[in-house]
Amino acid sequence: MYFSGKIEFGVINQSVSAFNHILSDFSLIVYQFQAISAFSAVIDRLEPDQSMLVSAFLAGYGLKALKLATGTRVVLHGFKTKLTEYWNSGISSDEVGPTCKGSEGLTSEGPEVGAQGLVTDAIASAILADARRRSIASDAFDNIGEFDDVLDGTHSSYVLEPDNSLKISFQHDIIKGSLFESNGSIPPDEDFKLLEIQNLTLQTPKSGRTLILDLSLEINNKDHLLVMGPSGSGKTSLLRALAGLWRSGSGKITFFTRDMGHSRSLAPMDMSSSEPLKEPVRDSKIDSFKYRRAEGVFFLPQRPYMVLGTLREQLLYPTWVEESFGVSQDASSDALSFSLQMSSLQDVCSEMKPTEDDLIHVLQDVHLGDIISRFKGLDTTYEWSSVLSLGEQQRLAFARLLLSKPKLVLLDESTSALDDANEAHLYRRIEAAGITYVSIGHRRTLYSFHNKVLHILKFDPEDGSKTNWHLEPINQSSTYEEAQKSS
Ligand SMILES: Nc1ncnc2c1ncn2[C@@H]1O[C@H](COP(=O)(O)OP(=O)(O)OP(=O)(O)O)[C@@H](O)[C@H]1O
Repeated sequence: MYFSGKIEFGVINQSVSAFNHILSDFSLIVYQFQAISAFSAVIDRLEPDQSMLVSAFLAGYGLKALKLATGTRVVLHGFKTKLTEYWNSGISSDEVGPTCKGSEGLTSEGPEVGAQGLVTDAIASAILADARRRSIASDAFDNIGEFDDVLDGTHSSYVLEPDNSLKISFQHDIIKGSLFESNGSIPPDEDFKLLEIQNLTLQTPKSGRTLILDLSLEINNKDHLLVMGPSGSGKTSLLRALAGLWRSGSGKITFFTRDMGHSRSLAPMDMSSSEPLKEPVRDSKIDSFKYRRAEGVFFLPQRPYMVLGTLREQLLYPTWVEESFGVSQDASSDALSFSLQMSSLQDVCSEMKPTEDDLIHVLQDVHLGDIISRFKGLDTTYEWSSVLSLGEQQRLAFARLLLSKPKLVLLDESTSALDDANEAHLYRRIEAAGITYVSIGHRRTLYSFHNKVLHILKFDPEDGSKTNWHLEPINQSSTYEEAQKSS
């Protein structure tokens, strides 16, 4: 046509570029089709409480496809399912902040969730910043009625029943000078209480079906608890309740946090002078970070959230997220009072930001040293959830843990994609880092890394029992033999 003079050369170029656009837009749907169909049924589990994730996801994911077919059922469905995938995989107390809407910023939801969300405000902001970096406008979603229903909680099937009596509270102890030992050091990690669950009953939000009945237990420092039970018995729901993300039920959950007198939120693990330190002390090895997030409770899901960004940003997430993502203070201006107390933490955290050596060291520590060369250093951006295997993503999540060193971490099948040797290695590393963990898992090999096991049975209303769980200590010598036999 060009040679016959019917069209100009520029038109050919324009057509090529237009077709490429269309191809890439449709490819997104094609590539995500499996995920879209696999998760479609789960969308009903979304609750208004989870709307922050929904909106963060909306703001952050795949606007191309949305623009292409706004309002059509197929794309809506796809996005809903993808959202659910995101929810199932990315939900975590270190990732979920208080409820926020679209890209309007954060809104508070109540002190209890806020307390839990102390790490999370930054994360919520980061997700939104991440979304903004993808140049997504919230008004692009105006036509999506069904999503709006979910986000607003106005659709009857998404209305959360009134808040009942499941309470989460934080008790903050300040360790005064008198508790410092005579040589000036802080008493080593003794058996202080980290978490107390009192008479916790969990029910499903809509049907009110009982999952866990009248659970009471305490978790002390280094009291590693394994949660086991049949599929659907309520293990994940329990961890979500601990993370402040499951409100349906009754009882009381108390987190105990400690302040060693230096900073509100970072407790020095080892001090050699008689005075509380003015400056954080650390050396370049990850093992010897002298401070930790004393108040942070991390939730590591089976499929960790991979931020859009560089490998460096992956590693710094969520603890040093404010700096690495350039989130403005405004983004969290409406944050909860508890989290406002975090400003000192942010300050100290920025002083303690891991160096390049630390990042390389921690990657080697989780047996991921090779990804630095594979992905051309720490500063190249990739779609990490696609280019890393699930096992690699899980190791990366443990690298984040080893950098942040929270006092308590909730692990929801977080090593499910790893071989036994890597799993054992990672558990040993977080144990050595002084992190107390509560894990959900099915493999008996996990017994070796825990002191207690909580068995949850499927609740049977006909049974007439007062509880559907039992807690027992793990005898390490006998479990080793059992594990050997079963492997
Ligand atoms: N948001 C929700 N609304 C209603 N029911 C839910 C919701 N979330 C979970 N459930 C139901 O609660 C029950 C317990 O779910 P949960 O995910 O806690 O089980 P689980 O013990 O972790 O299972 P698995 O080992 O298969 O992961 C399941 O029957 C599930 O369908």
